[in-house]
Amino acid sequence: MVNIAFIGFGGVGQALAEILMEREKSLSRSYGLNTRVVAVADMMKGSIYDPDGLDVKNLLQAVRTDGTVEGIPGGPQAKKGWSSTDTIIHSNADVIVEVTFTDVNTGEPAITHCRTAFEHGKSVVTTNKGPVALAYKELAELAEDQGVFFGFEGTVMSGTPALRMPVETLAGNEITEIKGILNGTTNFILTEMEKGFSYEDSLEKAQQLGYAEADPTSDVEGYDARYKAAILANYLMGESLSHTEVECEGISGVTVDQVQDALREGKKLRLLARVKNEEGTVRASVKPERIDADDPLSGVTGATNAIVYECDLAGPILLTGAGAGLKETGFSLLIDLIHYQRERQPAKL
Ligand SMILES: NC(=O)C1=CN([C@@H]2O[C@H](COP(=O)(O)OP(=O)(O)OC[C@H]3O[C@@H](n4cnc5c(N)ncnc54)[C@H](OP(=O)(O)O)[C@@H]3O)[C@@H](O)[C@H]2O)C=CC1
Ligand SMILES: N[C@@H](CC=O)C(=O)O
Repeated sequence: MVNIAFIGFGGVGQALAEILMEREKSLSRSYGLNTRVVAVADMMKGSIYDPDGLDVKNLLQAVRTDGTVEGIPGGPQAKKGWSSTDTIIHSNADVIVEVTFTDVNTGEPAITHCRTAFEHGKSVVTTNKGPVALAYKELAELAEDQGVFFGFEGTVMSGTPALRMPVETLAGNEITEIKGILNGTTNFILTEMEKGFSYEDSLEKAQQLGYAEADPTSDVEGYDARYKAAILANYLMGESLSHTEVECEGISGVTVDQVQDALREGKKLRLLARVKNEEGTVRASVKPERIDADDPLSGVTGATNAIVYECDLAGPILLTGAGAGLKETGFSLLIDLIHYQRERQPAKL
């Protein structure tokens, strides 16, 4: 049994909880993954811990109808009101699901949540970009020293395997350049503006659909894509690149006229991230660019993302799929949990 604690219980956390509940039997049968949610600790939605497990259906219903999880009944050992740190340290969770908001300046409190979990022998799966963009090396080394698992597939392109796919199936290649559309919100906004909708209305729609960050400035100013560019450089190219070294321009100054001018010229305006390894020096940028109609990235619309890996042996490899979305990002946490389980119980050859 894998005991799970949620730190943060917003859209993505609830989506994972729902998946674990709905697929309980098939996850057990197919992957030997049996999970029990023992804790939720959220800033405004309260916290509850029960070492014997919480009823996920009750949890979801409570948070959606009352806005808090603290009203649900717990067993004789249940505790309410614990802080995130108390939950990480004192609960009997094996895996901490860190799904608090991404802070683009400090990466906190998520970096501290991950560090505390590792120091207490607990694994972490997260979709929070802060810890991976700002503290990947330190956290990955700590997790390894402690013999625990650190999963972060959803930090780039949500449920689309932008990190695990190249590491596992493109191994042996040198990846010399990566270019892509890495932010769902801005791609959604630009696509809506192509249809004539205003920037403001399109941003509001992206927020309603759960694509945008808690503070959408991160999306529209390019900071979110910049974090993802840093993660790609550090994780896939093995070169240390700070997010502050990524040249960054967002789409907040883009007008409907500019988007439609590009269309009239047979081009598309897209927020492109580029990461290039030039003999060990990695350079990266995020900025709106006009791309030609025959570019494989030009057909990428809505919250869909796409990424091209330039490989020295395999040539260019294009991967496309959801870049944001609650179910999709919930899935990214599920695949991390399945890998956690596989590492605990390697398949017999
Ligand atoms: N949505 C998406 O498509 C994607 C999201 N991500 C990342 O996943 C993470 C979660 O996203 P999402 O669920 O959409 O965001 P939400 O804003 O819906 O949820 C974040 C939750 O974290 C809670 N929270 C904030 N700080 C703390 C804290 N210190 N301790 C405990 N809880 C805290 C918030 O509390 P409250 O609101 O109650 O104050 C909120 O419930 C983010 O880091 C985001 O960048 C990554 C890929 C895609
Ligand atoms: N806000 C982000 C969510 C995923 O990282 C996006 O729009 O891509």
